[in-house]
Amino acid sequence: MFVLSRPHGTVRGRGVRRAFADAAAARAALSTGAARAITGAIPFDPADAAALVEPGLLEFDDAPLTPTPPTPRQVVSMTTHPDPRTHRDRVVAAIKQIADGVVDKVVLARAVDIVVRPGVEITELLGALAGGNVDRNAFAVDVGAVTGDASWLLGSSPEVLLRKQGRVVTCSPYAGSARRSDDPAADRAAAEALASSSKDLAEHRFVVDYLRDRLAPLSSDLDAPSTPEVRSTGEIWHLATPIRATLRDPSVTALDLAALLSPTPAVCGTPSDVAAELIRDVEEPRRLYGGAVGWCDAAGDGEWMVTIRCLRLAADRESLRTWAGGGIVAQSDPQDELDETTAKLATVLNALGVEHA
Ligand SMILES: C=C(O[C@H]1C=CC=C(C(=O)O)[C@@H]1O)C(=O)O
Repeated sequence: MFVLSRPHGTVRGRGVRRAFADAAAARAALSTGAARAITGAIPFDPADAAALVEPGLLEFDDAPLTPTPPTPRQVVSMTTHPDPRTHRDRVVAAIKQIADGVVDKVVLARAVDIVVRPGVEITELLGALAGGNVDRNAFAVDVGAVTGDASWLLGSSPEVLLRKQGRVVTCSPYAGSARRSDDPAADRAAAEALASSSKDLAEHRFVVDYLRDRLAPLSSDLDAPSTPEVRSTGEIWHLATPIRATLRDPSVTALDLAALLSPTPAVCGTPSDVAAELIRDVEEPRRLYGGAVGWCDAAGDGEWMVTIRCLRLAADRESLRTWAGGGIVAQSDPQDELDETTAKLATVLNALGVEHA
């Protein structure tokens, strides 16, 4: 099964006609008409395995998922990779590499392995993920349909990599973050400070410039405002820029575009190849985290989210891994960057119904 809930509706893929661990094979099947639709996830590193399927049926519902309250759960164990101090050290090293001119921006992430009880039921967690944000965003991908390991990828990403309808492509890159507050005045002040933070505006600009550079050669027109908006999830304020382009060639599919654009500097960095290598050198393989989750129909239309604020749930339904990353730029502060990852982890922890600081 595949589910993507968005404010404008929910897409469900039911059944599996064919599974693809190779995104290029899925793209080819779609463009030759051998596959009528593709749903699933592409990895952060294009060399890793995708979790894509041709579903038996693709269903559209014009409402987002109905939110459900999280089920209270106990944490049996929790370990972070790397530990917080090592993450901070990696940020220090990245800031030095930026100062030395090796890279302009790199997104460093940490993973958290958690065992929870009671175990997770997919539909229930999806409802809790949808309930945690204003847009009702949530996704679930049956990764086991491709890998055979009965694992799932679930999450609530705020970030639209792309949506394609006919020739029109829209993107909504997110980069630049501030933790929200329960106090309305402090919450508003945090949003205002983010909107004028030169560090966050610089961090955001790398993503917009990258998307513009990749989309421009394919587009007859492209609009990307020079000033980002401030958007919120349940836990965080983000800088976001609505981008709109018109494709010259209507045969380019949403999956083609996902492969072209992912991973953006919201999850990788600038220049992309240098940042990807730095990430590969220090982090455990991200696999599907930092890639893209979405669907594409026979007409080439579809929608792909950046795979963040997500978890990979193991077959036992009690063991899971979640991740949080942050963009490191010249003005980054190591402790702030560590705290930002902690704030981002709250999206998944809240939906799981576990107590956390
Ligand atoms: C890499 C993540 O967030 C990205 C998206 C929005 C804001 C980000 C930031 O401010 O660093 C990140 O670029 C993550 O949540 O794991």
